[in-house]
Formats: sequence, C-alpha cells, structure tokens
Amino acid sequence: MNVAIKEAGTQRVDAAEDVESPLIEATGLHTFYGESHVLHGVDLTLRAGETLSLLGRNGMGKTTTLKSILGFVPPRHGEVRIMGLDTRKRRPWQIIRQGIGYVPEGRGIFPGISVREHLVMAARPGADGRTDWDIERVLDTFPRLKERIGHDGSLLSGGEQQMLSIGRALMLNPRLLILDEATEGLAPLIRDEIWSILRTIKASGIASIIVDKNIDNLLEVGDRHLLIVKGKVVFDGDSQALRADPSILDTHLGVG
Ligand SMILES: Nc1ncnc2c1ncn2[C@@H]1O[C@H](COP(=O)(O)OP(=O)(O)OP(=O)(O)O)[C@@H](O)[C@H]1O
Repeated sequence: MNVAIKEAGTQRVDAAEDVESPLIEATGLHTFYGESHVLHGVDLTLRAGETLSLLGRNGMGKTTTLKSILGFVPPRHGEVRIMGLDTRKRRPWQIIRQGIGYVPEGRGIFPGISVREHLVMAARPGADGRTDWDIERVLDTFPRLKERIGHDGSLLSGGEQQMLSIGRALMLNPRLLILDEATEGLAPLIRDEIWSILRTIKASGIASIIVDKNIDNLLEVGDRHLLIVKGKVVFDGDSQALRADPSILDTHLGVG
C-alpha cells in the first residue's frame, strides 16, 4: 500500500492510494435531479490503462454517471473512490486533481484565448509527478493545432475545438481521460482523426471512459463496455462478449 499525500490547491488531501486498486470504483450510485431519480444503483470500475465505453440510448444516464463520478451531481446514495480517494464531500476540482482529464460535451473553449494559451494555461504535472505530456507532444499529436497555434480557440472548426479540448486535458498529464460525446456532430473524416488520436492516447497507457454513438469504433478501441438502460447497468463485459451476442445491442441500441 502506497500512502500518497496530494496537493489540492491550498488544501492538502490525504489519499491512501493502492497502486493495485482500480482508478475508479463506483458502487451503488443513486443520483437525482431534484425529485427525479435518474441513476438506480450504477456500479462502474475502471482499472489502470483500461478503455471503458458507456453505451445507451439518449437520456439513459451516461452523462449523469460521469457527472456523479466527478462530483458535479453528487450521488445521493453510493460510493465513488478515485485512486483510493473517497470522493464524498470532495469538490469536483479536488476529484479532477486526482489525475483526471475531463473533456465535456460542448468542449469548453473560451473566446479571445489562443490555442497556445488554452494549452499553456492547463499545463501541470500529473498527480503522480509525470510531465511527459507537454505542449510539444500535444502539438505533435494534433498537427492541426500546430497550424492554428496563434488562432482564437473559439474561431476554430468544431473538430479542431474538440482536438483542443482533448489536447488541453492531456496537458494535465492525467492517468485517465473522460470523454463525453467527443465526435458528436463532426464530419466523418474528422471523426476518424479523433478516433485515431484516441488509439494513440490508449497506447500511451492513459485509461479512458468514452461516451460515443459510434459502436464500431467503441468495440475496436474499448476494452470493456457498460450498457446503461434507464439508469441501470444491464451489461458489463468486453468487446468479444458484446460481439458474441448481437441481440444485446439490437435490443438496447437498435443496432447489431
Ligand atoms: N440538469 C438536469 N435536470 C433534470 N433532469 C436532467 C438533467 N440532466 C439530465 N436530466 C435527465 O436525466 C436523464 C439522464 O440524462 P443523461 O444526460 O445522463 O443521459 P445520457 O444517457 O447521457 O443521454 P444523452 O446522450 O441524451 O446526453 C434524462 O431523463 C434527462 O432528461
């Protein structure tokens, strides 16, 4: 057992981190918006280096699962441990500082701030002290961003903004990336480019949770898949298991 003392802004967070323990261990999550009960006992585990996809039709609770894990919508019942840290009573920024790069729906690119500034502002050693993702490596991974380095981020195309959002998350030297609908609304060629980048990121050893609608890419890149229906996990297994029973995707996503 490794006991790590982590800096979290002005507050020190003591985290008992077991290197063998999962990066994320969420059990029995029940999440509400007001009186509306959206998650009904979701369990989710993510191990180091693993790529996990969240599948499900619109409105089934994928984004809410991510927001529950990150503390934006804290679950009313259940427990989330991130790299050993019990996240109850933690603020989202404290949770993210455990080593999470979050790429939200909508990208979060600011007007009046250049590509370089977006990247430089985010730069930080990882929670484990790693600094292997720096601006040079991000620009090598995203040649389109290199070409647009001085441009206002908000004036980039949708695909370039998405790349900037992912590049910015990598500048945090995260142990895991969370990507919510990273290829939504993009042209097919740009989507392919982003999937290729996600494969590169996976090969670098960073774990990820990906919410996306492209099943073929998810089956190829993902190690494991959680299928969420009305706030409950109805399938948790690998690509082989999902391919072996097309009725699962057919029933719950209308594809198969
Ligand atoms: N801020 C909110 N207030 C009230 N209800 C919400 C809120 N956000 C989401 N919901 C509801 O919670 C349920 C789950 O939504 P969620 O966004 O998690 O689904 P999703 O699986 O990510 O689907 P999508 O792909 O449409 O985002 C839906 O019924 C949605 O209408």
